[in-house]
Amino acid sequence: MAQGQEDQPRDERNPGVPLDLGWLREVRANRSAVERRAATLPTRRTVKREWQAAWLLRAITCLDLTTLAGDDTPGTVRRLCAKARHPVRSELLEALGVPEERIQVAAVCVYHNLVPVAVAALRGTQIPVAAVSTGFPAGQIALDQKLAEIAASVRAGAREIDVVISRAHVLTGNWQALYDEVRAFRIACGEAHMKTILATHELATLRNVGMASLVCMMAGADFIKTSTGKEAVNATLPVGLVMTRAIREYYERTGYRVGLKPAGGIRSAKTALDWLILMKEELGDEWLSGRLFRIGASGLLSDIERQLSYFVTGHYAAAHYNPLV
Ligand SMILES: O=C[C@H](O)COP(=O)(O)O
Repeated sequence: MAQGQEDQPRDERNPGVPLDLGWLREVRANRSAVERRAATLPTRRTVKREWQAAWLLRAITCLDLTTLAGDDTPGTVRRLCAKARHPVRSELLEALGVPEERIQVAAVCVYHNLVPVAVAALRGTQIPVAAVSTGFPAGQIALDQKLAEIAASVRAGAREIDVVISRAHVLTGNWQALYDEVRAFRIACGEAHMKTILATHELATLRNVGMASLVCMMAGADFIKTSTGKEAVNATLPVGLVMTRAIREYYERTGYRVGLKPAGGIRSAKTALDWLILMKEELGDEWLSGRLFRIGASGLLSDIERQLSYFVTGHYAAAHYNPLV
């Protein structure tokens, strides 16, 4: 850890550090070793059966409840926000002895143009709206348009901005360009927290994932995020392992804690638990809250609720009890 930063307040944002190309050259990622280690994670008994309900509730509090579809309407977003306010049926929480106000999702994530609808629908709650900006999902628009989109999302009330990086900068090894781009995004975000989407499946190698993770953190990312949900392959544990190791190393060298957001294709409670185990094993308990861990998912909540219902009643609830998400 950098000298003098041992006392860094736990909630201080990562301000970024100068680009360090020497550090990038040290990055290694042995695919077969990474895959072996990732394969052992779900078999670990970190989440004991009797604690599963508590872990599932924890997953909800780390959830970026998302809708990012071409056919999203204001109505879809309003329904999602209503679910965000009450993610679990009251009788289940009551049976679990958990006060309703303790269980809220971490954020609602929508397309840039639907931010005002979500902001209005969440008024009176603490739930922030996250916008996907910068030409999501491909990011194939000019930099000034990306910056204008971020600024417009922030003006519309988004408190979190999920940006996509230019994959081309990674694939051509132009780390300075990637650093400059993400730095400019961070400045445009201002007070809004920035999650940098790497679209890892499009970065060709795990080493590139490791290097891109570091560059984004050096440029001031609050979170690094695996995927848009639109790539052919999205959040996987091997990629998550490489990213958590980069986060750990960044923390050890700079003293700043950066969060992880796996996103895309996370639909089952079991997969959500696998990610929580990864965070606990690789980064420790400090990373097990919405401040440093998010799951981006559009279809996960209904399975979590189903599993909670099973935990409470011993059988699965009929589908109409768990509508929408
Ligand atoms: O950021 C969130 C992802 O786009 C959600 O992907 P998903 O629809 O596969 O859950």
